[in-house]
Amino acid sequence: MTHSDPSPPAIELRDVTKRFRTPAGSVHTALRRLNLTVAPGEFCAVVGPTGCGKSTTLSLISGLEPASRGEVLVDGGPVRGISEGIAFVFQNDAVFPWKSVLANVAAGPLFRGVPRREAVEQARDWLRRVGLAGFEDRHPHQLSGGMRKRVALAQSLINRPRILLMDEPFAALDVQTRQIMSDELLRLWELTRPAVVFITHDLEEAIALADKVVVLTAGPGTVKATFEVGLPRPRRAQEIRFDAAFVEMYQRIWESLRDEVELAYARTAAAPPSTAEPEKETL
Ligand SMILES: Nc1ncnc2c1ncn2[C@@H]1O[C@H](COP(=O)(O)OP(=O)(O)OP(=O)(O)O)[C@@H](O)[C@H]1O
Repeated sequence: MTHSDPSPPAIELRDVTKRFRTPAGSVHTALRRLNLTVAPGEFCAVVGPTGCGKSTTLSLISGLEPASRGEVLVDGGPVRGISEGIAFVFQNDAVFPWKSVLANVAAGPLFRGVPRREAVEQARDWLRRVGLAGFEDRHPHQLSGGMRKRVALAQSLINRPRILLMDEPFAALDVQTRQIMSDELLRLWELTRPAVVFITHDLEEAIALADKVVVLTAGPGTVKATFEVGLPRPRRAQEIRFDAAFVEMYQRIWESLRDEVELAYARTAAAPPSTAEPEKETL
């Protein structure tokens, strides 16, 4: 690559369709002709009604699931199977319950072959960064939900991922802890600046965190609109919600999202899923 070449997007989905076979034997289209680009270091939030294919989008980026049609690229190369340099944080904590907090955070570097002493040193550093110095010897069940999230963040970020995929990571937390974790996430993200795809049902959370907010349609999901947030950084997620520009942005995005939420609701309140398609569509 020459110097004049712009660096490729961290993530690119080109005209991606994803179909699943349902237990009843029909074919369900979860995503249809979805296009999404996330630049290196960009924070992208994805919102959309329930069942519109948000988690499926993350599965495609991570390589857990192949696309039925279209292309999924990471760092300019096609995704074939699980890619390196991608970390996940889910709603449910993916911590090892039988390991101490320190051992949980050191697990990634150890797995990658970092010598034990160095891995433990790095883990201590990351626990300090997430505000858990002094809790190294605890086990996950001895922590609060917010503290477990901090462990999960340290566990992901210690591997310095180029891409961080987050699927409603704070949904199970109470409102106050959730807001504190938003600020924590922004502070930690600034340290290593991975490209982030952050899925949430909470539009306020999406705007407070992201550089851009992508609205998906009711299933089959495709991009309905993309909004550049443009609020200055560093941000205090807890305070920015009162900003006039924030409120205006919220109204604009909600305008776009509301119809999709209502459509998805009407479908589930009615009857059989309208996106289950007959066999003629191949997977
Ligand atoms: N492995 C699978 N097999 C069959 N259908 C699937 C599979 N995974 C997802 N689906 C279907 O694809 C659609 C999209 O699912 P997905 O979990 O991506 O939606 P979502 O937007 O993340 O939903 P939510 O907001 O409720 O978490 C849903 O209708 C779901 O039932």
